[in-house]
Amino acid sequence: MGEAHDLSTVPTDVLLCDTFSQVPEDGNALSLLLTRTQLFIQSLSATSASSGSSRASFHLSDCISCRAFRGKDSRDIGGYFTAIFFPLRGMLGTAAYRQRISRTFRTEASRDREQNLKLARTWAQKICLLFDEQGHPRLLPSPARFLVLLNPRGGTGKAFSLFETHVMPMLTEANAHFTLLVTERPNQARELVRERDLSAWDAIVVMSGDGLMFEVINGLMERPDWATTIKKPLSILPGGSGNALAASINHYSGHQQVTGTKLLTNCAFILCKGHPVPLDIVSLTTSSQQRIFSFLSLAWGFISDVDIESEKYRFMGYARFSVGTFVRLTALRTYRGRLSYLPAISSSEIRDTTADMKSSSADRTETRVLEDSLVVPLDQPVPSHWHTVEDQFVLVLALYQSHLGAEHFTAPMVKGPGEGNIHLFYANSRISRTSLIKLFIAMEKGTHLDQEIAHLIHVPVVAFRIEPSESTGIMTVDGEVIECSPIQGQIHRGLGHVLSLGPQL
Ligand SMILES: Nc1ncnc2c1ncn2[C@@H]1O[C@H](COP(=O)(O)OP(=O)(O)OP(=O)(O)O)[C@@H](O)[C@H]1O
Repeated sequence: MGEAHDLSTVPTDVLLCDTFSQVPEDGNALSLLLTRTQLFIQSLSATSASSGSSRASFHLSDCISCRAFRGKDSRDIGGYFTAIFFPLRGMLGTAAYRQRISRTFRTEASRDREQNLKLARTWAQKICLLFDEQGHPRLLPSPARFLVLLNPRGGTGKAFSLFETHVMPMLTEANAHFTLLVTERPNQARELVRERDLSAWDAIVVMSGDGLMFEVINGLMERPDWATTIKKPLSILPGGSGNALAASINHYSGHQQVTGTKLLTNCAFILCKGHPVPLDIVSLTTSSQQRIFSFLSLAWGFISDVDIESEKYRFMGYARFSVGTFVRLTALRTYRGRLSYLPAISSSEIRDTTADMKSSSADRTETRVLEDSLVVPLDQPVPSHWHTVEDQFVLVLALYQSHLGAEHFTAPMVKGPGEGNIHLFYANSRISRTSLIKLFIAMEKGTHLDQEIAHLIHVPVVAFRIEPSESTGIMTVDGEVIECSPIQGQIHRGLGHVLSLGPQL
């Protein structure tokens, strides 16, 4: 059965109570009890009544589907309903993750086939109504229509088969409609979301790594109607190797840190049950006046070196980052440059992006641009109230989500995708290899900031500028390589939306 429960704790707010049997038929009569939040199942057989396994309960917030139907055999007068749950389960000592449990119940309360079907329908409809009411309002139409963009080359190249085995059945059971588009080349997704009418879909789902999400966000921001289209909810299904956004959303949704198909199942559940929450976007400007929109990170030095240099170990999946970290540690590089930032000291600086949009939309045309009101042009010195550090750096990382990768819990202080902070981490050349090893080991569980790691600085900021002295290093935005040259950016709090089970942070 499901979770054992003590019937003495069954609440008084019972909405439905009837006798069913469980299918496949085991001959035992069951008492089903429905409250606003749970389905309780109690065996009525004398033999099992004394055992704990004769009782179970399921939370309706874990339910993705409930349907009533007749028996296949026309002589069968029973009425049936099937409820599908994805409760969090895990072996003792291991992280819990969403696992599918399907329960089918049959009633023969009446001698009339139609009456039995009617009773089964009453249960199924009530359960559907109640599971929609659990937690935050879903806010997406029902049935929801998703545009799924899938990169078959992401990660170890298994995204398509994983979609077929782990996602498609769940979407079908949850009665979600989807259009699947398998990308054939880089930038196809970017062009598609930039040029197509997206009104036929309620959310855009990316099944890949962070690179395809980067394409989607930048494609949306290139549209003349970007100000409205960027609000279309996005959703991520991990099909890459880093999967930082997927791991972050999994974390904000109250799930434990898991990887692989466990993370995928959790994220598919979030897609079926989540609600749109604000997503911060950092607007970056390069010295060649290129505008880049980022949802995750900007890295220069150690982290971007590992990310890009470990591409050749892609076949290893996530292990590529551990191998890359080890290789780079043996030949540590340093990078001279200037780092400037505006600390997030007052809430007035954690800006709501609507202010930036209003100021730039006086004429209300659809071609307005998003203004970066916290920064001055790159060829001018930063404002005097900014902080500046000139040094020989080992790493510089600006991160706006909790995870830098599925097993890199780099910014544990981030509780939601729209908090309005950029977490700036940097270390200069005085950091030792031992400290770096300690840092990367502790980062897996997010305990690195509790330890004294000398020469590692963390500061929450709302805007920053990086000016490398040489152009030889590797710089990445959301894991994608960009030209290593002066760049600056500022946060736009809650500019986008992403599906999550967490609060509106
Ligand atoms: N069909 C395709 N063939 C080759 N490259 C593609 C295709 N579709 C998309 N791409 C490109 O693949 C790149 C990598 O994809 P993505 O980042 O999503 O996966 P990943 O690198 O495995 O994951 P992560 O970024 O989480 O490490 C993206 O920049 C995207 O433009």
